[in-house]
Amino acid sequence: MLNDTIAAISTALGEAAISVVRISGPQALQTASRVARLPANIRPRQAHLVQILDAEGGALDHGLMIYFKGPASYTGEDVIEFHGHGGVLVTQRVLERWLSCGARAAEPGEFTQRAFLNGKMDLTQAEAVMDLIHAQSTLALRAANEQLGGVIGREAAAMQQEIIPVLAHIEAYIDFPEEDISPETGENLKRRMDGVLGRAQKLIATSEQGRILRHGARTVISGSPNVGKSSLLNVLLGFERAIVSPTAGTTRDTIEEVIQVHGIPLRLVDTAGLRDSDDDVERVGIQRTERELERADLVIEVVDGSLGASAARLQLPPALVSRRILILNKSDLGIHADWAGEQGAIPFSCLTGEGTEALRDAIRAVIATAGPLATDHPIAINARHKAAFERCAERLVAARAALARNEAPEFIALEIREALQALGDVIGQVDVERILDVIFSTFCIGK
Ligand SMILES: Nc1nc2c(c(=O)[nH]1)N(C=O)[C@@H](CNc1ccc(C(=O)N[C@@H](CCC(=O)O)C(=O)O)cc1)CN2
Ligand SMILES: Nc1nc2c(ncn2[C@@H]2O[C@H](COP(=O)(O)OP(=O)(O)OP(=O)(O)O)[C@@H](O)[C@H]2O)c(=O)[nH]1
Ligand SMILES: [Mg+2]
Repeated sequence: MLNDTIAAISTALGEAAISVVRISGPQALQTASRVARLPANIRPRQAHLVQILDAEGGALDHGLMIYFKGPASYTGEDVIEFHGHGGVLVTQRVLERWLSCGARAAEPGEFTQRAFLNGKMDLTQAEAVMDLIHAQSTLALRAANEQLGGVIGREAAAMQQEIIPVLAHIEAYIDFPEEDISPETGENLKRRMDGVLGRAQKLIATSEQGRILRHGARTVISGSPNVGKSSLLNVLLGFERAIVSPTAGTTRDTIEEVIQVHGIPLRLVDTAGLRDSDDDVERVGIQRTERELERADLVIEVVDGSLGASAARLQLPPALVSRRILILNKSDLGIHADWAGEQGAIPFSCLTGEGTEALRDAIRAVIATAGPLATDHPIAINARHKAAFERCAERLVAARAALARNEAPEFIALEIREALQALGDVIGQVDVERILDVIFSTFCIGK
């Protein structure tokens, strides 16, 4: 599979100053010599100005070609980049030329997949490449860069190094069945396992922040009609995204936009105001609001603060109450005395901007309850890592219990191997022994 040479346009298609077509594989250089007239002494990692020629020898594009000699390249294979003029047609024609001269069209992610398969990066780093590209806030970007630098992979590998001696120790007893594991040794092994267990739990605790950084905290703006929800969305966005009007029931469908607050990505959702309505369309909108509330990370409840507190308030499920921020909007009209006792409520005005900073700080405070976001080495694992670290933790707990019950060392060793494999899954390490076991278990003895 790695014997073929792949090619793809690496930049977004559209009119741009420059576009990049990238080629990777053993025939990259040979293909390049068919596509362009190369200088005799093409030097790795140096830009050469060349002309890309069509099948008849006519000019297609004129640009810079860079040769990365494997293994010193992104994929670890021979790579050629052609930096041409960034037009849609010219770029597509250049790619077609590479494809007709020996390369095949790359699958999505295939360059990075090759980098992984060739040992240029572990699986967490490959994932970080996409996180980096998708990052929509400074904290998400920082976490992606940390992961690209290998923090998560190194932690998983370090945890493996802690467990391997435990496994070796237990396995030694398998060879000497007449010996029991001494209580002293047992305590020692348990302590080591507890250390790794603690590290796994610490990582697992970052997964909620990881989800928020990767996908944004779902922040639902909700309240009665006409209180200023859409106005608030517009204020936070900095432009007039949603229609605002003095007519109650203006917003029907939910409106979603991503913003960042103190570096945290928020997926802001403006909703239809909640009330009993005879209007079919409005009723569907209200159902959507209720659905959004069910899956919210954060609820910004807006009330008209210039009116008395008898006005309708949200009936939030208890789990969401600690994730609610109450906005007393229209403070420019004066705040009604009824709201005086409302703890933590933020007087706000979409007209004057009063309360904007207080709201931003409150948002950060609520999100921070999910875990620390702003440490020096922000680790924020993804759902796949979380599942693997949880499996590792489960197996360690089982191994520890088996040790305490004085079970057979074979059994304890099995659990520890599973824990090791779970850590290997994080970094994409394939346990050769395990694969061989599976393959050869179907053979018969003596074969
Ligand atoms: N033009 C261009 N820009 C790019 C990329 C690319 O492929 N081409 N990248 C692609 O996503 C990213 C950069 N990532 C890269 C990672 C490693 C190597 C590389 O050549 N590594 C060699 C040599 C290392 C060195 O000289 O220090 C190696 O690892 O052996 C290149 C790009 C972003 N910018
Ligand atoms: N004085 C004052 N008026 C405001 C403020 N915020 C919003 N309004 C006005 O209140 C009215 C309703 O604003 P919207 O933002 O459309 O309210 P909404 O909650 O989205 O309403 P629905 O979509 O109908 O549920 C508009 O006339 C706004 O101009 C504010 O801070 N002060
Ligand atoms: Mg609205």
